[in-house]
Amino acid sequence: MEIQLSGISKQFGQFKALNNVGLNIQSGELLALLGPSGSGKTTLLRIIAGLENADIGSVYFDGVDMANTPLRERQIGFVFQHYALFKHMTLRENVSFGLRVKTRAFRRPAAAIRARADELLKLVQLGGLEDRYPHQLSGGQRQRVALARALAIDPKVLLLDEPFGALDAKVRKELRQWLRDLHQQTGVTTVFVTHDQEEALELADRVVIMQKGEIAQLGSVDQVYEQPASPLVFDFLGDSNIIAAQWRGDVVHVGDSAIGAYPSTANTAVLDEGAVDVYVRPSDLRIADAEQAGIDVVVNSIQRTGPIVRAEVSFAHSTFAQSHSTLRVELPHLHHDVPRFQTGATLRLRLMQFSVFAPQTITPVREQLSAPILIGRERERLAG
Ligand SMILES: Nc1ncnc2c1ncn2[C@@H]1O[C@H](COP(=O)(O)OP(=O)(O)OP(=O)(O)O)[C@@H](O)[C@H]1O
Repeated sequence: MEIQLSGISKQFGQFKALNNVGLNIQSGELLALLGPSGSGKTTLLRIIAGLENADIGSVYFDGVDMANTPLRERQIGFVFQHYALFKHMTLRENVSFGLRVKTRAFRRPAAAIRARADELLKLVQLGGLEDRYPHQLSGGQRQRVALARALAIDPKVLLLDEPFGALDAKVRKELRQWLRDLHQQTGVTTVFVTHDQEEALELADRVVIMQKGEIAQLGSVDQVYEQPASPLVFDFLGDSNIIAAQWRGDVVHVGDSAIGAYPSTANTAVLDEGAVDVYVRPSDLRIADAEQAGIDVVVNSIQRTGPIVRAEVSFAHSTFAQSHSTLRVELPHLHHDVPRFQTGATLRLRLMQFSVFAPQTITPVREQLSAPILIGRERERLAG
């Protein structure tokens, strides 16, 4: 089932929850709606479901306008954060509920319903537990029952709202992989809401990043991570260091150091040479080789937490005004750079990968959202 959203706007009183959202969801796709709290993800999901009406705009399923199609005819399976299983029903009864309450003309024989419920419980790896009650399950198992129940009606679309939100980190991780496998088996068009960027990046074919009721960026997982369209998207997808820099003659400079080549052919229409902000993730900073250019820093502190070593460093030369005086660096604990991160040591860091944006103080956030100004990134093509 292909879903098309066209010009969707929704207002609650004076508050604009969604503003002119357009989106095509391909048949069989696993799409994540990602964004901070209050950005409109749930409202959009509820509009797709028909639980909420848009003030303006249309929802099409396979080209058919859903405006006059009642909820029960849309064949949608839902799973919400809090697994609302029926406490007094066994797992088999829970999963078969949607099939048992159909009107007689559409209802399958009891034996077929039972067989379907058992088949779905096997699919969600709960075979053998058909006669248990929800209170006899772990949180992760209950959420899998909720998914089996959503799948029982043979949905054309599966909508998941923070399906693993209430579970602990380890179980969430297991369920992600499991949901990915399940999706591959069923091929049902699936839209899921999350504010967990790791979950979205790991699970989805494509990601929609919502910001203040609008789509800040839509793309494949690699695209949004490698080429964030705005500082907001960059920030939302992980930790960031921001470094005030200058872009001149195809190269980005921090103070007197050239930190990366940047071709002037890329997107020059939206960014003039001059002051820029460089965004670099702590995990993309490494020690430069002797002949490489980079940023000279002094190590302030080091922290070891499990498999990651985190260091805080400050600029060795204060020749260039920095809005953020320290940088965070992250290394896998076995990385060969780790022994050189000693408190007080002076090091030269190279930026393995970075994004460049116009300085935020000059470009209002609103403009950045409507007119992305990413000018590019360089991996390994460092000047010097
Ligand atoms: N029924 C409602 N009445 C009034 N305001 C609402 C209603 N539903 C949502 N809102 C507001 O609309 C905005 C978007 O809400 P929505 O639930 O879609 O956000 P979200 O991105 O899903 O957030 P979260 O991650 O916190 O669930 C919020 O500011 C919310 O307070």
